[in-house]
Amino acid sequence: MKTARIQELEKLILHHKELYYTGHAEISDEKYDKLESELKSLDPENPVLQLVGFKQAESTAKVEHQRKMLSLDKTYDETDLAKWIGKHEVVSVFKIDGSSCSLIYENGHLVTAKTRGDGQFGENITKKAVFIPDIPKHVGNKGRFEVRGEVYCIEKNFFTLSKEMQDMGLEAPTSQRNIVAGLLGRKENIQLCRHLSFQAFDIIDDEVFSKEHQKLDSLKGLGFITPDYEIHKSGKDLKERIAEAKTFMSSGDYLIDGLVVVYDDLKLHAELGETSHHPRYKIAFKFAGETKVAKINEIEWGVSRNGTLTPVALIEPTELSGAMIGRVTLHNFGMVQNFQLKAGDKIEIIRSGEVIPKFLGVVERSNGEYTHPTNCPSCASKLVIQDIWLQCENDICPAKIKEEILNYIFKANIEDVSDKRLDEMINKGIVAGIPDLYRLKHDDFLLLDKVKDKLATKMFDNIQKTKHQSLAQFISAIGVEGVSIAKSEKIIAQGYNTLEKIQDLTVDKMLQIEGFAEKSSESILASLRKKRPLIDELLSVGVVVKADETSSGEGPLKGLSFCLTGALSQPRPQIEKLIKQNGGIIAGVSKNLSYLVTNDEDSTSSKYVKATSLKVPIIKEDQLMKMLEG
Ligand SMILES: NC(=O)c1ccc[n+]([C@@H]2O[C@H](COP(=O)([O-])OP(=O)(O)OC[C@H]3O[C@@H](n4cnc5c(N)ncnc54)[C@H](O)[C@@H]3O)[C@@H](O)[C@H]2O)c1
Ligand SMILES: [Zn+2]
Repeated sequence: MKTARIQELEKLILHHKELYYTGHAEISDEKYDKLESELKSLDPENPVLQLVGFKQAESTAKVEHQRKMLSLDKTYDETDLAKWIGKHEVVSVFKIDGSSCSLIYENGHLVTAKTRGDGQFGENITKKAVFIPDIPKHVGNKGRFEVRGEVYCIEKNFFTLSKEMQDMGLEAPTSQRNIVAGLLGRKENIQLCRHLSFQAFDIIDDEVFSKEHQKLDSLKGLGFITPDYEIHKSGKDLKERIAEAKTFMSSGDYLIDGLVVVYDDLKLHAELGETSHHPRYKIAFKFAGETKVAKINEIEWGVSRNGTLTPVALIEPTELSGAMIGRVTLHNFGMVQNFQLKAGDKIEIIRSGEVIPKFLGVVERSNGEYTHPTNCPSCASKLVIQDIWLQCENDICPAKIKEEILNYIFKANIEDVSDKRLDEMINKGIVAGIPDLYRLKHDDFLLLDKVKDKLATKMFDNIQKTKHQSLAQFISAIGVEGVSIAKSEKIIAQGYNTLEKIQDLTVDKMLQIEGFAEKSSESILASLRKKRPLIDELLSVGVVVKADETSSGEGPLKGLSFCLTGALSQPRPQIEKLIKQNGGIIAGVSKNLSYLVTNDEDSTSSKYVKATSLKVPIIKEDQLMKMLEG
């Protein structure tokens, strides 16, 4: 017999599902997930738990999915995730928090777009999909295939949309995450969908793939925007990736709610299969977050190293996930402006993992008047509004420069020079930029408070010690935007192992590196260009950036890229190593690839098919070996 609580939970879950999937969520995901876990503990087989998504009203046009669109199994626990991964090789991508969508292409044309709906029947949204710029309307000439991915809204577009909807007299969206389901469900003004974005994460077609990551490569080759991915050898390998996702979650320009982790070997997918609710070879690792309501006492504006003003709410001390919280990030100017945030407002805040708590939405407004700064709190120069950012454009803004130096000190591992010490050095006029650190003489340190001979020697030595740096460390220390150490190591491993080679990189070359997407490649290169004068000055004061020896970048294969497919005489990693040692790089199939290497002349592998259609030269292993001899 059903207890009253079970019935109540069923009702609550169905109610919140409907709100959520129509773009009107009222409670946080964590609260919602708690309802589901409670029901699971009381009645594990309850049919409500098996429901994927939400059934739309009978009136909407429904289209059937040829293969069911399922949900994902989830865990919030790192140990459970590591256990699930075990010794398998897995691929990880950020889990975008939007709405999933299926696209059907026939002979190169987009013919149908559908929402996930209840997993079996979705809603036809083809007309709306046509407006979404990232959804290709035509792709290379290929038979029938299906692409699955996520429709989402980047932060900047959320504000544009919000304003446009208000100007049109429509109800403004309540949050960046509700807007997607809201727009996809609209009957009128479907042109608003042009502000939405799309990333593809799965392809279903007749091509034979053997690895999950090959599907992402193939999608990228077809012109879709795909998530950056990383391959991990085991469950132990994910620490840095999780940290990266958490950073993105608090500062990235679109919403993610965790990582999606997939076994890379597609044979395993076939073996494990699916439940009626989720596949057994894919899991969502979500970052738990407790939410609370807190009152803003004051809004403080900091200046970041690229000159963007960062708003922080100083709140009445509030306990959240076991810690007392006094500061909450308000993300950016756009957020503050859109919600007209001010002292006295009560806001909902969330803390996910170790990430600094952040603003989610307004709960109650105070009567005060909304204002925002017009001049830089550090250098007083007039601020410029750029999209959703307030910028200090003064290149010699003290706050900006200080943040740059501080980042360098931290990343280059200079010990004994704290934030406070740096302030002193700046105030005494002995440091005005990163290169000045290396110009300091022993006696300069004696100008600092309580610094005697011994400490001065230590500080001097600590700084001088960092004159020799590895390439990956240097790139991160000078603050190139968008590259974690892991990412720069990946670039270096492809033979771009000196500062010169990294500076000569082009977007085309970067796109050949496994896991790099166009957008991030462009912004990394733009940032590198901007850093050129700083790099030159650092070299002139004696900084030496060590070339990475493991990948030579020199040899008979210099400047050539190779992709391997099918069975070869030695294990693939061994041949890849040979290629790299001889100056070549390993890349995915694209029109820029120099050679595809295979021994199988009638291969049906996706790499082979694609290389043929792009007219990439195909060579056999023995030809590669001849090239190695020079
Ligand atoms: N707040 C609420 O009121 C409320 C109500 C209902 C559901 N929810 C939330 O929704 C979740 C359940 O919804 P769900 O079934 O849509 O699950 P989900 O959103 O947690 O995970 C599945 C979805 O992840 C997305 N996704 C993003 N990247 C992906 C990738 N690389 N591969 C595969 N999928 C990817 C897809 O859209 C997929 O459908 C719950 O965790 C719950 O927190 C919240
Ligand atoms: Zn300034």
